[in-house]
Amino acid sequence: MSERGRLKTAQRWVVKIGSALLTDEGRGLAIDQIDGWVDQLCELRSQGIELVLVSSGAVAAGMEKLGRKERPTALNELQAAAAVGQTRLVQTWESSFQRHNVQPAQVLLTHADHSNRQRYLNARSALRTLLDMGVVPVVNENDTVVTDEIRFGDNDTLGALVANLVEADVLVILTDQEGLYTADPRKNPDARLMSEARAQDSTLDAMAGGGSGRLGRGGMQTKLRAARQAAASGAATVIVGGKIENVISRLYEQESLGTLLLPDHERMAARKQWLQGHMQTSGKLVLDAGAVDVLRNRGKSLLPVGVKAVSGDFLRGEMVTCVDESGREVARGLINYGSRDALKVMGKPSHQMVELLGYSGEPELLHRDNMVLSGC
Ligand SMILES: Nc1ncnc2c1ncn2[C@@H]1O[C@H](COP(=O)(O)OP(=O)(O)O)[C@@H](O)[C@H]1O
Ligand SMILES: N[C@@H](CCC(=O)OP(=O)(O)O)C(=O)O
Repeated sequence: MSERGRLKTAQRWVVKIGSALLTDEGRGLAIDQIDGWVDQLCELRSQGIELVLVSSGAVAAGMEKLGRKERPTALNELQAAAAVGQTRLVQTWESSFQRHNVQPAQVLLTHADHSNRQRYLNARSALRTLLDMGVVPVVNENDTVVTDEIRFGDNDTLGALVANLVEADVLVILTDQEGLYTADPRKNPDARLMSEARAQDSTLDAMAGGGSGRLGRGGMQTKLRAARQAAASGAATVIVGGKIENVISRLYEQESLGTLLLPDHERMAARKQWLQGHMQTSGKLVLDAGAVDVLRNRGKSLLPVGVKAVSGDFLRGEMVTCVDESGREVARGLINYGSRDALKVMGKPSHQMVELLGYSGEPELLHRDNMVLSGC
């Protein structure tokens, strides 16, 4: 299978659309184009692909509504424009998806939702539930509480963060150029389009410049960085021209459009590596022999019923060690419950959790996707 075959066999795509493209260089939201992308996205969905959309364009849509020709420079005004524009943006996606009877959802995230383990699990669980329900999450940065993205004009990083959260196979970054060129084509007419490279290839750094667009401004540097972050969780990235006719459907059909940036490791291996980078542990669970067996030999998640003791003071989302009754380490992972709740449910069947805790959370204490077996 050629490397482009990944796009066809993928289960989950994250598609990021930049401001320049969405707003047709500032002439309001490009409704016809949006409808065109949505038609193709819905076609992908009907092929069984799960989709998350990362949509910029709040500031640009807000500028239009507020009658501003130039992007504000003051941070508070950028935030205000984003707040005004976000409602318009999401209404536009909603009407467009509804032509296909597909339900979108607005999800506003920040970088802290990735680095804070508790928020990481919350965001992951909400996004996964939306995908299970067949909803298409439409993600943007929460520009009211963080200003990094509007300051640097970079939602590419957010695309990578979302690809990691939902364990996407593919991140597609639609932009105003046909892909990554050997130099900025706005400045160098001899620049050639790169078709494929390893995301970690350091020779790409010299090619990718900052943006010169009036609206989106991260340029290729932030796209390359995003591709590297996505690669760290095993996703391939395609940087491609959003105005190419039927671009999404043609990518799915493995046409060689844009620039494909490949990860060095496959998805599961990369995820385990990512988890291993978060090895500072805050607590310990002692497992009975049955739980040790299902974790080690059957690739299952850890249910509270198999836990004999809990020690340490930890919050939901923190890393804990699982040991057998003789103290040998079996696994490590991000726990779904804080220590107080873990103590209440240990040794109990999952169906009693609502009664014991007063709320209904995940049935497992540690999900297998968030766990690395020790010695493996
Ligand atoms: N090597 C390169 N190849 C293609 N485009 C480049 C390169 N280096 C810099 N750029 C610039 O990056 C811009 C796209 O990024 P940006 O303006 O942030 O768009 P978006 O809103 O889609 O994120 C292009 O218009 C181009 O001027
Ligand atoms: N979150 C903000 C700004 C993000 C931004 O400029 O990103 P991009 O155009 O993708 O480089 C918005 O929606 O306008």
